[in-house]
Amino acid sequence: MFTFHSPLRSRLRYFLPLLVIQVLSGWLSVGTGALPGESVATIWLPSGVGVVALLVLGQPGLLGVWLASLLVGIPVTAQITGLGMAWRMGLAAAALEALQAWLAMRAWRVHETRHHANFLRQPQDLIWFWFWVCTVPALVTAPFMTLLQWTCHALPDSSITGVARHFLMLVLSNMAGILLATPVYVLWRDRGRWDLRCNALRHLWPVALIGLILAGALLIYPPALALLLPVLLATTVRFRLPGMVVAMLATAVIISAATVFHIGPFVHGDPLMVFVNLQLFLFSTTIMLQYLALAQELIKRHRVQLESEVAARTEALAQANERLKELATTDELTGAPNRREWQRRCAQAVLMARRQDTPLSILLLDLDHFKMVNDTHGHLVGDLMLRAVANTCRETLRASDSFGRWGGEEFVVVLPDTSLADAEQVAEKLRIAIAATHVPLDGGLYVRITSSMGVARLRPSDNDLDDLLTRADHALYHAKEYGRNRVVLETELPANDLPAKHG
Ligand SMILES: Nc1nc2c(ncn2[C@@H]2O[C@H](COP(=O)(O)OP(=O)(O)OP(=O)(O)O)[C@@H](O)[C@H]2O)c(=O)[nH]1
Repeated sequence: MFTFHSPLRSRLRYFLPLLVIQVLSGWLSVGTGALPGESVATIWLPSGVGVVALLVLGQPGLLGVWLASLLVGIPVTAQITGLGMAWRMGLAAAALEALQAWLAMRAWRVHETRHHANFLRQPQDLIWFWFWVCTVPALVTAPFMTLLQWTCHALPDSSITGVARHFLMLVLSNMAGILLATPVYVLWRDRGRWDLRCNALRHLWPVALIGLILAGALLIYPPALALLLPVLLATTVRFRLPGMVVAMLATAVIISAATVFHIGPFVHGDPLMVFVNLQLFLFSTTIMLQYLALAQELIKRHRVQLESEVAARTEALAQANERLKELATTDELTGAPNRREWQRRCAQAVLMARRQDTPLSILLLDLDHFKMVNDTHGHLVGDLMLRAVANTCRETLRASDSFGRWGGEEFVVVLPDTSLADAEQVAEKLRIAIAATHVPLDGGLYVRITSSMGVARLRPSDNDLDDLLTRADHALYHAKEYGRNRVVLETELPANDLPAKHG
């Protein structure tokens, strides 16, 4: 979801905390200080915090950025130029800092508007971030800042090389601040996504390892700093973007403070080269880890999306299978089990009856003169009649009785645990219920139908279902012969009567 338009009122409650954080980050940058003989802090964190403030607060954040810059800048500049000059310079410098943050914020929002998506979620967003958000705003404002400091005699070296040096450092220092601190906004914006459980012990190993390696590299053996890379990598893999941003910010502040105090692997010769080497280390490490963190997020999102797609398709497939199964076992017109399904159920019931030695009967039902219904009122009314009869059968029979459509206007019922005498009663009840069933026609008329039934019981000598069905069919034939609308039991047939299929 694309989410940067939160209401102004709810965003404004962050105004004061952000102002305080910006002032504190300014004092931290001043405190960790500049290299000897230089006036530019190695990392100007307020430049990044300022962008975060504008991203969170929108335009009202400009006032906060300007105020925070004043509160940090005036006391520092006053030590070099005196309070009178510091005021004027501070006001202008604060305006330039606000402009820099605004340019970075605009670049961020332009990307979001163009792509209709939250910025800094995809690894490919990083190119725009490194160039338009980190580099261009620093490059645009640094010449004016340098000019301002030069006119106010606040530069340590006013020669051309001194001014160029100062300009280069200013750009790198501000870029580093934006590069390291601005992703904190992404942690805040996407706070619901990280799902990092706050278990202090789990978070202890990167803190301990980074602390140990930094202490070793800065105080005992500088090349040990190389060990920091795999630990930062592991922290990023394990703790994703939040782990990476926090670890890199802490590492950058500690290393640059140590370098300013002449400690660590970067302290060698020309301060400009020290500065550049330190920045190279911070930039290359941060850029690599940012790419890794966002690539991980992308892979995770794709996996979640893929999993939900697979789940949705599995569900659709299960539904389709269910439907297919239903189509394969159900008669479409009446919703009753079709012949194959009924035969399967009947075979099961026969098996149970044999195993438990209980009686079982079947009932073959045929509607009387159904052709006349079709011929007189049309096929549609015939269909309605078949449906109505099926409903009547369902309502009249027990749930344990299996009812099905044999085909055409013929239905079958298997009655488990039912003797022939009981089956006759069921058949009679059904015959009366069907005779009472009617389908309404236009003009207040309605059509009724009767039914004939043949009933047979399972015998030990029956080889298969067909034997049973043949006797029921034979009884049904006689029901038709005797005048229809009646029930005939297999025991009522003449002894020498051969089974014959009724037409
Ligand atoms: N509307 C409709 N008619 C069907 C369907 N299946 C079969 N029929 C019709 O059912 C009628 C069955 O006719 P016959 O076999 O002569 O049986 P009958 O008219 O009921 O006569 P008796 O069984 O001898 O009482 C035929 O007209 C078939 O076309 C169906 O699904 N819908």
